[in-house]
Amino acid sequence: MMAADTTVYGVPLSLSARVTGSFAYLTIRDRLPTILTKVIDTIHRHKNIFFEEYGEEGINAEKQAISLLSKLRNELQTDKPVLELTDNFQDVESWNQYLQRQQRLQGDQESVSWFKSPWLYVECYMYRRIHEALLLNPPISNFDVFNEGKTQSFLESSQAVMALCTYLEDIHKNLKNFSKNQLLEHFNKVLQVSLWGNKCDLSISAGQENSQKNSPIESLSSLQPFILVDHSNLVWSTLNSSPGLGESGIKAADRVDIVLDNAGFELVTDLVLADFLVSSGLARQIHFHGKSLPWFVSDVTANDFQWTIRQTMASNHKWMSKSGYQWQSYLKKGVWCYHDHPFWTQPHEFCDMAADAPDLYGTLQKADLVLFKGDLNYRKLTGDRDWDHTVAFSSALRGFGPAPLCSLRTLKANVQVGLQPGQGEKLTSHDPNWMTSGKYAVIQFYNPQSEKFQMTGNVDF
Ligand SMILES: O=P(O)(O)OC[C@H]1O[C@](O)(CO)[C@@H](O)[C@@H]1O
Repeated sequence: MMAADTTVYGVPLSLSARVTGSFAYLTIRDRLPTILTKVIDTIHRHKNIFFEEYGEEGINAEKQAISLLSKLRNELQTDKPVLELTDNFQDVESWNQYLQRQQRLQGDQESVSWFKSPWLYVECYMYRRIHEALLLNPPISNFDVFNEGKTQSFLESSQAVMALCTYLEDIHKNLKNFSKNQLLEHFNKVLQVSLWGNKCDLSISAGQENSQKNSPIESLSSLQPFILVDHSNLVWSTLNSSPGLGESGIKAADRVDIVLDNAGFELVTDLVLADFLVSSGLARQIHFHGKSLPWFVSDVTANDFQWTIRQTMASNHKWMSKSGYQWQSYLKKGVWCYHDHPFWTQPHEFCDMAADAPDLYGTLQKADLVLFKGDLNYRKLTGDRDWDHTVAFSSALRGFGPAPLCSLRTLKANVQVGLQPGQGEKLTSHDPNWMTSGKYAVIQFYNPQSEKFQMTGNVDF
């Protein structure tokens, strides 16, 4: 239970490294410096390439960027105050205002700093400072320090990608003959594949290889008991209660938005889900949302998105290549669209979106369903706060609800709401690391248009 002094106006405090030994503390003490060291090493290993491309200017930029990043690592490890950003990127003002907001919240007595301020804020800030170190050093400003890991994760998952594309081809072949129940069965499978695809992120492993090697469809039944909240039936009924009629005669959503998380295998699982929604007639249009700068090691940027589709097209595997061409054609025809927005790479809780990024909120309001992939999106949905596990998902969203939404998330941070009474305690006694190991997952839904849904977990563990 939460103690009275752990809430402000009934809202629990943000998770923070202030709590020694907490996952936030260990992340900031151990994981983030490791990531920074790898970033420095990556830039250094590219020295010759920078020289070949830009001559002495490239070498100087490499040295300067490394020096800024070493300074950043030192600031982090010695809990120095968070500094204003100094580059010219579109979001600088918003970041600097957020720092002031954070300072007001903490009061004048204490600086906003790595171990004392909200974990969500300082972790996002680290990735933004990495970007600043490069932006301040043209000609290497556009260098994606995480690119190698993302491409490797895709290439090492190739067996699993082929298995998924073969499965998709089978669905395409038989689609016309499927009963509604068969369609539902496949819908659940592609939804769960996209859910478990979220296991493969590189920031939880501090950049260590973390690809998918087994056949994703075959693993699903053994993973089922680890889904703590499963609202997939509500997702299905939302798609089916939308006004349009799809090709197969079932009701179709006009638009599904997918807020992407990681590149590599997870992105392929999202593309497979999007393909299924469109080809089955469950949705007419898919809008993907990615990041406008390299983020949390493996998050999807526009470049990763295009690269993944090109690689899929170029495969020697017949069904993989066919899928790639299909995806390219969806993009050309506008059936699929890709967007990015600076808000996704800012530190705000999503309940701030309507006020701080009204254009993005307005965009999401056009969707019949918004799928939020991954752990970081879940942290932002719930504000990364120390919620009691039985608090309803709708309450933790604190007014955020541009459209019916669903989080597809494997648990990698210690925030989880919407569980049954006793479920969290049972999990803790059984497996103390259940919230951070990536072993458990949720498919958690909220429909702002029908407040009557009970947003508590429905799976007895
Ligand atoms: O890729 P995801 O699922 O958003 O996970 C991001 C990861 O970064 C973290 O923020 C930890 O640093 C965790 O929440 C999670 O491990």
